[in-house]
Amino acid sequence: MTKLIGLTGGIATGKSTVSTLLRLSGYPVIDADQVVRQLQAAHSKGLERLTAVFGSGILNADQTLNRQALGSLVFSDQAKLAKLNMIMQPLIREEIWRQVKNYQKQQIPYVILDAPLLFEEHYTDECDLVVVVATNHQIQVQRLMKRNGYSQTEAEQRIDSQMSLEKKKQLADIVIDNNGSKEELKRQVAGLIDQMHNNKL
Ligand SMILES: CC(C)(COP(=O)(O)OP(=O)(O)OC[C@H]1O[C@@H](n2cnc3c(N)ncnc32)[C@H](O)[C@@H]1O)[C@@H](O)C(=O)NCCC(=O)NCCS
Ligand SMILES: Nc1ncnc2c1ncn2[C@@H]1O[C@H](COP(=O)(O)OP(=O)(O)OP(=O)(O)O)[C@@H](O)[C@H]1O
Repeated sequence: MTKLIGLTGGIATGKSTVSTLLRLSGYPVIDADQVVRQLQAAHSKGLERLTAVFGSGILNADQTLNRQALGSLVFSDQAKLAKLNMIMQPLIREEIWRQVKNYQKQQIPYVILDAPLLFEEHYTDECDLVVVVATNHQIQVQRLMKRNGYSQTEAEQRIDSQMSLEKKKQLADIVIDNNGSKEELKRQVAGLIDQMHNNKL
């Protein structure tokens, strides 16, 4: 039987860093942000639907999605974000379950589902275990500003558009504390991998 491990956290708390370490150890990862990018490729059904609702201002000259433009629209307006989710979530869900079923057929023991909206969109209902990668608010804001070049307001808006990390930590089976160095993060992930290797998760 395949165990589905949900991996989530807040924006920029370190989900991708953790999922990369798990992938490097041989565990398959379904990356929801990657799935989204495929579904929003030029001329895709997803991008067509987005353009119909948000207008051609969200497109680059080469007809690809201008992610920054769409991000600025939706993260400053809850109603627009809800519209984006309504368009994208059914497509994302379908593709994620297609991939999960594929792994189940191959009887892969553990599959990781790395999804920022794991709780908000109830992917947790299908997960056997949920891991939350967390930092404190100040570190989250700093890492997000540094990585994306956002202002403090832009960073705070994106953080506020998600369920609070405190709530996610309460709902988690395992919390990975990513307030320290990347080395400290690696050590915690190594512990998790050890348990998976020994079939103890
Ligand atoms: C708004 C978009 C174009 C911004 O693109 P951008 O390249 O700047 O960000 P990217 O996609 O890499 O996402 C970065 C992070 O933003 C946060 N985020 C993305 N979408 C959302 C959302 N709908 N609600 C809350 N936070 C979100 C997540 O923490 C994510 O890891 C893009 O994020 C998008 O289309 N989002 C909707 C798809 C979605 O719901 N994704 C979550 C899948 S579970
Ligand atoms: N322990 C750490 N120390 C310093 N920087 C870190 C640490 N962990 C992650 N980072 C950096 O913080 C940023 C966010 O990490 P990462 O991209 O893994 O987060 P994420 O949760 O996947 O983000 P998103 O929600 O945007 O997809 C990256 O620039 C990453 O290199």
